Amino acid sequence: MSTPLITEAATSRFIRIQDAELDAQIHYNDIGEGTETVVMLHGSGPGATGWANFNRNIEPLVSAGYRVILMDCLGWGKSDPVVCTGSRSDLNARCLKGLLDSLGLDKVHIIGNSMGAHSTVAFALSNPSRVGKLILMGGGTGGPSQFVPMPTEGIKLLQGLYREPTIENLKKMMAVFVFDSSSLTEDLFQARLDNMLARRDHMENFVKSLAANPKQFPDQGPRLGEVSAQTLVIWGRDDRFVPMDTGLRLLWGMPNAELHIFNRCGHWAQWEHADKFNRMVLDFLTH
Ligand SMILES: O=C(O)CCC(=O)/C=C/C=C(\O)C(=O)O
Repeated sequence: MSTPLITEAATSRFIRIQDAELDAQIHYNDIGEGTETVVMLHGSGPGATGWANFNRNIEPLVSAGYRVILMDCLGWGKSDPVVCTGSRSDLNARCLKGLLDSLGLDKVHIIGNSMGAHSTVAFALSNPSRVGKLILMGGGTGGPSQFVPMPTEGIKLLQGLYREPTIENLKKMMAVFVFDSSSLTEDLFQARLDNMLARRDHMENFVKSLAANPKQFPDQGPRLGEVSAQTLVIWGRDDRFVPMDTGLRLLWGMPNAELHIFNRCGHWAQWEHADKFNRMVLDFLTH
């Protein structure tokens, strides 16, 4: 049976999350009807959303029988604005718990990209019984690289783009975001710019958050050994945002992690090497 066309609009949902520390509206996309669910958490770039980060990765999972949920973190996409003065990884983890509670989902697999990977680890630390398998790309913990000066050139360009959201700054950032920048189309630039300009509140709040707390993504290194979930860590050799040695720290720290490094790949492995990435994820989830 062929999968019906999957669109952002047709799968777009909103939910209000309320607990002691949180009262906010979250936007998410809900696709497919499998008994096992894969949640995808996007990165922290300006204009990022679940859909923008993972649109090349949804269909293969849905065709294989998984339900896929893309959560827009607070401060991105159509989710509520927020100024985050503490750990953004923990804030995203709390939102995810609220979303899963509301949807009645007890246990999920999680794919996290960059900030999304930092948040996946934070969620696994605070809710160990609710995670199946984890896939972490270009992230998993904040903290220093052993080899590359921090903040990295990519993160500096990302922060510059938040401060001055222009097409020129977007192109400067995207030029070091992926290994082969000739793969980036004008349509992709325009979609990201539209996302950014549609939510100037998110852009301004990110700058305010950084000013209040420059360490939005704390070093979770000392606690990595507590994450016992089977974990596939994926990195781009040429990642200029979150250096590849962070992947090695995850591999050493997490007892059940394995690491795959793509050659000729920047910070967006799930997009730059989508076909192989999708095959690897399916293989990892089913074996
Ligand atoms: O600062 C960090 O450690 C995380 C940086 C990060 O999350 C960057 C992500 C960028 C994207 O995924 C994007 O712009 O699509």
